[in-house]
Amino acid sequence: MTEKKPLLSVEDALAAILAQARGPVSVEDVALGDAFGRTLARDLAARRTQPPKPLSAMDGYALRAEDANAPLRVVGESSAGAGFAGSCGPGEAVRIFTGAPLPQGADSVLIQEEAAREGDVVTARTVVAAGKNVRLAGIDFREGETILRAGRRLTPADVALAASADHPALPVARKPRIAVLSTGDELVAPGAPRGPDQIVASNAYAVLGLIAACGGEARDLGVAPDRPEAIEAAIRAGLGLGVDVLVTIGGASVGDRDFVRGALAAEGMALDFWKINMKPGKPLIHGHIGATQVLGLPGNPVSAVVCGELFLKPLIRALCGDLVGAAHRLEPAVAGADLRANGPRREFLRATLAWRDDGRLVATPQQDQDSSLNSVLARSQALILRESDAPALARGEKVLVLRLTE
Ligand SMILES: Nc1nc2c(c(=O)[nH]1)N[C@H]1C(S)=C(S)[C@@H](COP(=O)(O)OP(=O)(O)OC[C@H]3O[C@@H](n4cnc5c(N)ncnc54)[C@H](O)[C@@H]3O)O[C@H]1N2
Ligand code: MOO
Repeated sequence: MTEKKPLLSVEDALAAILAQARGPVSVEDVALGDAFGRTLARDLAARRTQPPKPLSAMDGYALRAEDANAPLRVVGESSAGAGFAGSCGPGEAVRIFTGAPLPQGADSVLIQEEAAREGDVVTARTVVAAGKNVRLAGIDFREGETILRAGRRLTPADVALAASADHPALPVARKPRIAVLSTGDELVAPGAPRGPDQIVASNAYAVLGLIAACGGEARDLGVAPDRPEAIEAAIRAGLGLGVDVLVTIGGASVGDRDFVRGALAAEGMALDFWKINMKPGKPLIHGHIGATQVLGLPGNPVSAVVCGELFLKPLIRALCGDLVGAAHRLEPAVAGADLRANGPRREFLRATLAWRDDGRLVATPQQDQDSSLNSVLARSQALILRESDAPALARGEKVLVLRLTE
């Protein structure tokens, strides 16, 4: 009797996919307005110091702290964008506003709520400590300082930081190009006429959305029928686009009409692996054809999405040079219901998320975990990880979850 080879683990499958990722892809400059969500390709140094000089943090009076115990003569005004040209000498104060340059000679700002003003004279109603309400030059960053590292997926705050450091455009990884090919005689586009045994092709929309959300540029190759020549022709069309990744959907399993693996082989794919220890998503295919990495997703709608989340998303991140984002981010939560003991395949249960009053995250598995159910998937926000052969677990016990891309 031949011994059955154990299926590849999720970790090993991800490692194999990332090891082959031919990234980071090339670099392009984008204007700041287009930079959110892109991945920075080079370390970014500040081109200026912020603040460039000491500024007031409040509306009030700039003064010398040591003089603030006696009435002061107001000798001028400093506002944001138009500082006071003179200086603030002993016994003097300068009217000042938030963001305005601190005048020469002054070292502190008295807020106006604590000041009594009469004509040209202002008196402090409180003790003013030296340096009070002053933002010193360079407290945010200094010219030449590295403010953002290569490989960082830019948040809205990152883009604002780059702007304040005087970068009108940023070097980012070009969006990885990804072609998506659906397969199956039964599939018809939404809204198109259908035969009695046909269904509507839906998986590509989830995959296209995931690609866009993860920073890729997707090309929908449509649906190829279950004929080897037709699938091979569609694969060639995808490769002809010069894509970084070719994603196929369906036809990955063992049925007589599952032609995708054969068609990929006929087009020269070097197979890396087929089948992994995971539910849903066991028949995942991975390999490459020349410089194009190939990911063959299973056809069941939930299996395609779960494999997309677990493998395509990290691949896109890695191609962008974002190795932090390429890792699976598991979070602790508590189970919202009892969980049965798991079988030998690692399982990812579709679940809803809620926050308890004590701040704990509660992940409640959906009743029906069939991998064909788009409706259940759409109502889920996360996957609960169940290890191979994990024992049963009671409601309230700790679980690990992976959030689904929104
Ligand atoms: N005897 C066995 N049968 C199956 C096995 C197995 O190990 N032995 N594996 C099962 C598993 S696990 C999965 S997952 C599926 C995956 O099979 P395929 O990748 O070959 O997928 P298809 O047969 O093409 O389709 C499965 C199912 O999904 C529907 N589908 C496919 N593409 C789309 C699409 N773009 N939009 C909407 N729905 C789609 C298709 O109509 C089928 O109902 O195989 C099991 N079988
Ligand atoms: O693993 Mo399949 O992906 O059970 O549905």
